[in-house]
Amino acid sequence: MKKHNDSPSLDAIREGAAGFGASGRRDFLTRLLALGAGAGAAGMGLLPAAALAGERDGRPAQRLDYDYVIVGAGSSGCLLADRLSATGASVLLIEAGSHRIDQPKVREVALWLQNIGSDTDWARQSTAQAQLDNRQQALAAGKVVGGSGSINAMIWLRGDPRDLAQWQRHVGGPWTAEALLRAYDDMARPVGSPGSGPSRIRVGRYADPHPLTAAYLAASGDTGLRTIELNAGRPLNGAGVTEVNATADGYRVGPAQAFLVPALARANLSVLADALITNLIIQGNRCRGVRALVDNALVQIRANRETILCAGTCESPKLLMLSGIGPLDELRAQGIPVRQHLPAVGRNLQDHLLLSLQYRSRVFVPPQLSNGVSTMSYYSNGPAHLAPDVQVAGMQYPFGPLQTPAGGSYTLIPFLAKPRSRGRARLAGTDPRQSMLLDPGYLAERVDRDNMVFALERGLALGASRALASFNGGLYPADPLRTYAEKLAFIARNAGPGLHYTGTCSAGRDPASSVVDSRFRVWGVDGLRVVDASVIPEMPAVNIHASVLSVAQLAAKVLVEERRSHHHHATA
Ligand SMILES: Cc1cc2nc3c(=O)[nH]c(=O)nc-3n(C[C@H](O)[C@H](O)[C@H](O)COP(=O)(O)OP(=O)(O)OC[C@H]3O[C@@H](n4cnc5c(N)ncnc54)[C@H](O)[C@@H]3O)c2cc1C
Repeated sequence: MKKHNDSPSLDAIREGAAGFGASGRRDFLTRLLALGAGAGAAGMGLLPAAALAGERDGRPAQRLDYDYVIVGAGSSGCLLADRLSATGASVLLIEAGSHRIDQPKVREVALWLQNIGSDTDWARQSTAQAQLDNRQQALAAGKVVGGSGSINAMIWLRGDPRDLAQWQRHVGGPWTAEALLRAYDDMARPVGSPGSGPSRIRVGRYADPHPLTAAYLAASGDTGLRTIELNAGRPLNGAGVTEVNATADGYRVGPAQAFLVPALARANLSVLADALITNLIIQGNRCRGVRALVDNALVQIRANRETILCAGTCESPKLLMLSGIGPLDELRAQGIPVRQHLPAVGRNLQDHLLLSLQYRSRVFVPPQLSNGVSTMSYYSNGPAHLAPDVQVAGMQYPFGPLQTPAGGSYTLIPFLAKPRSRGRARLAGTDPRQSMLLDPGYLAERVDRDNMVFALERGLALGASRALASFNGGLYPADPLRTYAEKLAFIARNAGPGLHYTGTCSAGRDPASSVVDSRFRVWGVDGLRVVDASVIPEMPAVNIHASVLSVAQLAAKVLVEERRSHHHHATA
C-alpha cells in the first residue's frame, strides 16, 4: 500500500503551521499587487489598479483567514467571488494559473485556439478510449484567472428547458426549472439591454452578415428544421444563429472580465494567483480551509464560514479525494485516511463528442466574423420530452484535423448532444500536481454510438443540401461513408472531445449516488461546497458555459440568502 503524500519533492515542502513565514507573506502580497498591475480599460481584459487601493493607502495587510475561501478563479469561481464579496463578507479567490488575462490569446476572440496546449491550458489527457480506436483525447481546460471561461470558444447557448426539468428531477430543492431560468437572467444579458443590477455577461450576435450563415439556415430548412431564436429559453426544435459572449469589436467578455474585474474594487475581495491548492483542512466533520503551494511552500488559509471548490470537473473530485472524501476503496488503495465515504466522487463523468466535416468551397469564403460560428441545428432521435440528441454547428472557417485553406474551405461539426455513457475520474496517485485518470467513456453505450452515427448523417445531409450547393466542393476525406460500420469507423478514427466535462461531483438527492445536496453542500462535511461544472448531474444538450454559470448563479443565491439569515439571527 502506498503512503499518503509519497512524492519526495512534496515531502520536502515546508509546511508553515501558523500560516505564511515572513517571506511567504511578502510573496503573497506581491502576487496580489501583480494582479492589479494591469490598470486600464476595465471590462476589456485588464485588471484595475483600484483593487490595490487598500495596500497603497497603507490599510491593513491581507489576512490569512477569510469568511469564504474559493478554490479556482474559473467561470464559477469568478461569479461567486463577485456575488459573495458584494455582501461585505471577506473573500479570498485562489487560482493555480496566472492573472494574465490581458494577453492577446485570452482577450481576442479570434485567437482563442492558441490557448490549447499553451501555458493557459492544464493540457490533461484522457485514458485510451476503447470506442475511439484507443486514442487518448486532449482534455483542454483553462489554467488562468477566468479558467476555461478565459480560453473557451465563446459560443453562448442558453440551453433547452427540457434539460432543466431533468436536473430538477435529479436534484430537487432550489434546482427548479424556474429558478434556473431566473438564474440565467441574473447572470447574462443581451448587448444593448439595460445594465443595472448585478454584473452580467454581455452576449451579442454577430454572425448574420456572413454568407454561410444564411446558407446554413436554409440548409437546415432543407433538412426539415424551422428557424428559431437559440437563446429564448424555449425548446431547441430547429436551427438558429449563434450568439457570442464578446464585444462587437472582438474582445472576450468572460467571467473574469464580467464578474471579477468590477468586483476587485471591493477591499474585502482578494485574489491569489499562481497558487495550487493541494487539499482541504478537515477537522472532525468540518472543513476549515485549504492548503496551498505558494513558491514551493505549503501554507494554510482558513475559511471561517465556507470553503467552496470551484476547481472544475477534472480537479474538484481530486481535491476531495486527496482530503479523504470519496470512495472508501479508492482512498484506502492510495493510503489516504478516510474522512467521509462518498462513493459518487469521480463517477458520472460525461463529455460531448464531436466530429469535423471539412468541405472544399467552390467560392471564396470571407474571413470569419467574431468566433466564426454561424449556426446551430438541433435534431432529435428520441422522445419529445427530452432535449435534442444532436447538435450540428455551421462554421465559417476550417476547423479540424486537416489543414485546409482559409478562404477555400468550411466545416460542419456534428456533436453528440446528450451522451448516455458515464465515465469516471480516478486518483492516479497522491501528488496534488498529478492529473487524475480521466475516462469520459466516450461512446461506451450503444445508444451513443447510434446517436453519433445519426449526428454524422445529419451533418452529411446538411452538407449535401441544395442550399449549400453553391459552396459545396466536396468533403475532404475520401473515406467511404455509406454503411453504419463505415460511419462508426470514421467516428472512431476522427471524433474528438467536446471539452464540456461534467458530473464528477454531481448534485443529487442522497449520498449514495451524489456528492453534494441541492444546496451544493458536500454530504457529511460541514463548511464545504462544490460549485462548478462537476455538480451538473446530466449533460445539457448544448455547449455548457451558460449552464455552468446559471448553476453558479443559483449557488450564489443560496449562499447569499444563507448569509443574510445567519446575520439576521446573529443580530436579532
Ligand atoms: C478550450 C475550451 C473551449 C470551450 N468552448 C466553449 C464554448 O465555446 N462555449 C461553451 O458554452 N463552453 C465552452 N467550453 C466549456 C466551458 O468553458 C467550461 O465548461 C466552463 O468554463 C467550466 O467552468 P468551471 O467553473 O467548471 O471550471 P473552470 O472555468 O475550468 O475553472 C476552474 C479553475 O480552477 C483552477 N484550479 C483547478 N485546480 C486548482 C487547484 N488545485 N488550485 C487552484 N486552482 C485550481 C483552474 O486553473 C481554473 O481556473 C470550452 C472549454 C474549453 C476548455
